[in-house]
Amino acid sequence: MSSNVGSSGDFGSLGISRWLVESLRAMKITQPTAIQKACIPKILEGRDCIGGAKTGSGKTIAFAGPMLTKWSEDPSGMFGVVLTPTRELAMQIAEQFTALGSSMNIRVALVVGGESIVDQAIQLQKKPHFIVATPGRLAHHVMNSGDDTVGGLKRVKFLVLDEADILLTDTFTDDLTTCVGILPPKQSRQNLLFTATVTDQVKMLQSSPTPEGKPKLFSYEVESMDKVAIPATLKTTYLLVPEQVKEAYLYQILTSNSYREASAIIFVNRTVTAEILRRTLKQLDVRVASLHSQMPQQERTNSLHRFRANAARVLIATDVASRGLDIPTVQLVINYDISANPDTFIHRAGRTARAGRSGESICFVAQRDVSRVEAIEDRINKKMDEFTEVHDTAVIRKALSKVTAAKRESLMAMEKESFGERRKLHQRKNGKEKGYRRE
Ligand SMILES: Nc1ncnc2c1ncn2[C@@H]1O[C@H](COP(=O)(O)OP(=O)(O)OP(=O)(O)O)[C@@H](O)[C@H]1O
Repeated sequence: MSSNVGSSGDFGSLGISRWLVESLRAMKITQPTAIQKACIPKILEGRDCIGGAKTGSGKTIAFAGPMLTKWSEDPSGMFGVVLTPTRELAMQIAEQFTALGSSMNIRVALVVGGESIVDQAIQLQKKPHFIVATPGRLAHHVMNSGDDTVGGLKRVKFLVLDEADILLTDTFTDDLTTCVGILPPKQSRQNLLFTATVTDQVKMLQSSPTPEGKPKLFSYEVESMDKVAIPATLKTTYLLVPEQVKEAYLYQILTSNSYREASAIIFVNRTVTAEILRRTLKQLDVRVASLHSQMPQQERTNSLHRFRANAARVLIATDVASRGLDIPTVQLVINYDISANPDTFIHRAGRTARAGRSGESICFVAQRDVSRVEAIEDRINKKMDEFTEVHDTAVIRKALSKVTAAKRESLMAMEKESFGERRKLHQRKNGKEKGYRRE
């Protein structure tokens, strides 16, 4: 995908409104990607859609483009609801709708956990054109709002499940059922499902029968044409690392000649690891921020702003950051821990190498992770090369003493601040520790 080519008619010839073609052009988006070419005309025809395409391939515009086009033909009332699994992704999508529709005085409501329920209720009463939400918080409003909001939701024309595979897992079932239950019946609205990892659960929706004459489901999977599940511009490597010295290797890579300037996301499986790494790297003078579910929302938002603006060069994150986040400057993704689910690798690694740019992913592989990496290779249909840039054991040993001291101090500070206790309290309040919270 290239953003600097394309004739003026490309999006227009797919049926996108003139004003929106202009908005896209102002963002240097002129030539539709494969998923956009495939899905936009079908959605404009009124069909439901399952869109499967690799990370960073432009799925957001594949659904936002036709929705905004249809909305501008009759811009009244609540028009569409977009559900996503995480707050930060909802914020990003709401910003995109707002930016694309600004010339048309679009009203977009962001309805996510961690923000003021009262402010959101007021926004919802004002009948925004689009609602971008996490399921838990929207479900709360559905159950507690008056006729204005509920009546508006009963007339929406579009429902989008972005990151549909994760939204269709048990974590979200109750809230999703509440949200969807208030919308018009399935046949009377358009249903758009998008993800980089189409699961059987997503496909099952495809096989549900649709009465004659009603919108039929259109399904498009880019992956089925190109068997590799990750972008061609993404370099994937692994590094065998003994569990006890992972921090030293991480520090060594982040400060090596090749990566000392690189903007990087480090994915970990647990919030406590994120906190230890953040503090340790900060002690070692790395410009670092973190993002995980146990941070207050304001801190989460600030961290992401700092990282986007390159005030922080390294982001330590749990899977709250693995889906959808579009930060073009990210050059490196390190899987410090490996997830048990191979699809998670696809989403994490997909935070780099977006929109045709190059990017790199390194997996840290401890003894017990070997089978997980093999499962990832099977899933993506590609073998990873061994990472060879950092191999000098003398250098690692030198880093180790420095890193061990910094880690010790970090652990002592966390104990003093009772991080573990707060974590347990938080878990009791919010259920089991998961990458995703209900709001
Ligand atoms: N036609 C296009 N030409 C150039 N750039 C584009 C085009 N469409 C989208 N983009 C840009 O590509 C980037 C990735 O798009 P987007 O975030 O929609 O990816 P995605 O497929 O949803 O990825 P993910 O699976 O990670 O959520 C964005 O910065 C977007 O502005």
